[in-house]
Amino acid sequence: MKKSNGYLSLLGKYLKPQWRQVLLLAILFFFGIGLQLVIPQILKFFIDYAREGRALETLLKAGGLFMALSFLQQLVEVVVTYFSQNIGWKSTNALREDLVSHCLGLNMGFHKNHLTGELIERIDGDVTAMFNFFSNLLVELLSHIFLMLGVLILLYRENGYIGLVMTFFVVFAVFVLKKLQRMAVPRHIELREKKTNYYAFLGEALGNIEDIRANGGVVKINNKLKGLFREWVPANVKASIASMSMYTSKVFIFAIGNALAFGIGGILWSKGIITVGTVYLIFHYTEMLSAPLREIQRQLTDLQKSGASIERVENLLKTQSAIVEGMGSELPKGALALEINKIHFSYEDGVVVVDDLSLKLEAGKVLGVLGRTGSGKTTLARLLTRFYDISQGEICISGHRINSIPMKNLRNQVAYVTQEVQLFNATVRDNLTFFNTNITDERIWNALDDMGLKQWIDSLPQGLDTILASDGGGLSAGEAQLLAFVRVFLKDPGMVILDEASSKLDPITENLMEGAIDKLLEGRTGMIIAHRLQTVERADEILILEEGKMKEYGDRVALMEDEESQLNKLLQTGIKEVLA
Ligand SMILES: Nc1ncnc2c1ncn2[C@@H]1O[C@H](COP(=O)(O)OP(=O)(O)OP(=O)(O)O)[C@@H](O)[C@H]1O
Repeated sequence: MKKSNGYLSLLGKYLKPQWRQVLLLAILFFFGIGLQLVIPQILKFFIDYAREGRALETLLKAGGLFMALSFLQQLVEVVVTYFSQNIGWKSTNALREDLVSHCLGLNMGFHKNHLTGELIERIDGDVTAMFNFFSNLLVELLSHIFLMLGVLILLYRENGYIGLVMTFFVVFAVFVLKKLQRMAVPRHIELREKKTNYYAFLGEALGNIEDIRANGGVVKINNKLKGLFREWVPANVKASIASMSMYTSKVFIFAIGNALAFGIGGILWSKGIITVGTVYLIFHYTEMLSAPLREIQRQLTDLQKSGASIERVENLLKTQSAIVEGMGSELPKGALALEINKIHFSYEDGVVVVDDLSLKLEAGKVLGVLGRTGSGKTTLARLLTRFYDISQGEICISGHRINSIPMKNLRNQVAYVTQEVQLFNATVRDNLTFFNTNITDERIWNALDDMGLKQWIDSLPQGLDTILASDGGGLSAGEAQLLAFVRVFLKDPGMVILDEASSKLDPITENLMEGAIDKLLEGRTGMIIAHRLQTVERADEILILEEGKMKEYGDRVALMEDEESQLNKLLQTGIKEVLA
C-alpha cells in the first residue's frame, strides 16, 4: 500500500503538468478499444449477409465501413504512440533534471560515499527503466482491462456457454502468467543490479584514468571489470531464459484458447445454434483476448521491473543533505569580515582535522594560510564554504552565523578557487560563465580586460570560442586557475578563498596570476592558501597550521620582523622546500 502510494505520488508529480495530454491519451486509448470491439461485429455481419446472399450494396457498405474503421484504428495507434512518447520523455527528463539538481545539492560526504558511475546509473539507467511507467502504464493497463471485459461481455452476448468457458480460460491464463512473471522478474532485477555495478565501476575507472595509468593499475582495473562482467553474463543468461520460457508458455496458453474457440464454435455451429459469422466472431474475440492478457502481463512485469528503479530513485530524492539550508538573512554586498571561534572538525569520527581554531579577519584584509601537506588548509576552506559543517565552535561571516546564511547567497558571496580547477569540455566562454547565457561577451571581455587577461585569451586559437578538454586540455594548473579567477570575478563575491596551484608556474603565467589576484582581491576579503613567497607577501595576516591546530597567527609584518617566529624560520628555509 505504502509502495503504491509512493508510485502514485511520483506519477502525480510528473504527470500533473501534462494532464491535458494524459487525458487525451486516455480518451484515445478507450476510443481505440471501442474500435477494436466494433470491427469484428462488422465482419460477422458481412459473413452472415454474404452467406444469405443479401444485396451487394449492403455488403459493399459493410466492407467500406470495415476498411474506414480499420484505417481509423491504425491512425489512433499512431497518435497514441506520439502522445505516450511525448509524455514519457517529458516526465522522465523532468525527473532527470530534478535528480541532477538534487545530487548536486547533496553534501560532499554523500558524494564521497557514492561512486559517480552509480549516480549516473540512477539518473539515467533507472529513469530510462521508468519510461513506460510514466508514458502510458496506468492508462494502458486500465484500457486493456476494459478491452478484456468488453470482449467477455460480447462473447456472453453471443452465447452464454461460450462466455463462461472463455471467462474460465482468462482466469486460468492470468493465474499461469502471474506465476511465470514471479519467476522472471527477480532475474531481470538481478540483471539490472549487475549492470549498475559494472557501469558504476567503469565510470569511476574512466574518471581516474590518469591516476590509474600513472600507478600501473590498468591490469588490476581490467581484472576487476572482468570480474564484474563475469557476474553480469550468467545474470543475463538467466534473464534471457526466463524471458524465453515466458514467451513459449504464452504461445502455448493462447493456442489452448484458440483450440477452445474452434472446438466450441464448431460444436455450436454444427448443432445450428450459431451462424458461421458468429463462429468467426468467437474466434476473433478469443484471439483478441490474448492481446490484453499479454499487455496486462507485460505492464505488470514492467511495473515490477521498474519497481526497483522507482524505489532507488525515490530513496535518492528522499536523501537529505547533511548540510541544512540556512534560513537567516543574506550577506551584505562588499568585503566581508570573518570570525572563527574555537572550531573543531573531523571527516571521520575520532580523527580530528581542525582542532580548536580561532581567528578574526577584518573586511578587506587578506589572510595567508601556510602549513605542511595534510595540516588542514583545504579543510578550512571547505568549512568556510559549507562543503562540510563544523562539529563545534562558530564561524561568522559579516556577523552572520555561517549555518544561518542561505546556501545560494553564501556560495555567491564566498567564492572558492580550488587547487585543481574543474574545466568542462566546452568553450572558454562556457567555462567562464558556467553556461550562463545571460552573461554577455562584452561583460566577459571587460572582466578579462580588468584582470589583465585579455591578451592571453586572445592568444588562444579561437579566443573565447576555443574548446577546452575536461582535463584542461593543454592548460597548466595555473592557467586553469586564471580561468577560475574570471569565473569568480564575474560573480563579484565579498570574500575570495584561493587554494593556490602548488605546481611550478612559468614566468608568464606567474605574472598574469599576480595581476589577476591583485584585481580579484581589490575591495574583497581574501584567504589564500599560499604556496609562493609573493602570496605570503601580499597577506595582511598569516596563519600557520600544523595537524589542524594553529601553530602561529598574527600580523604578517610583525611576524616577519620577529626572528623567533615560525614564519621567519619558514621563509629562511624556503617556502617551496617546506610547503610544496
Ligand atoms: N574527504 C576527506 N575525507 C577524509 N579525510 C580527509 C578528506 N579530505 C582530507 N582529509 C584528511 O584531512 C586532513 C587534512 O587534509 P587537508 O586536505 O585539509 O590538508 P591540506 O593542508 O590542505 O593538505 P594539502 O596541502 O596537501 O592540500 C588530512 O589528514 C587528510 O587526509
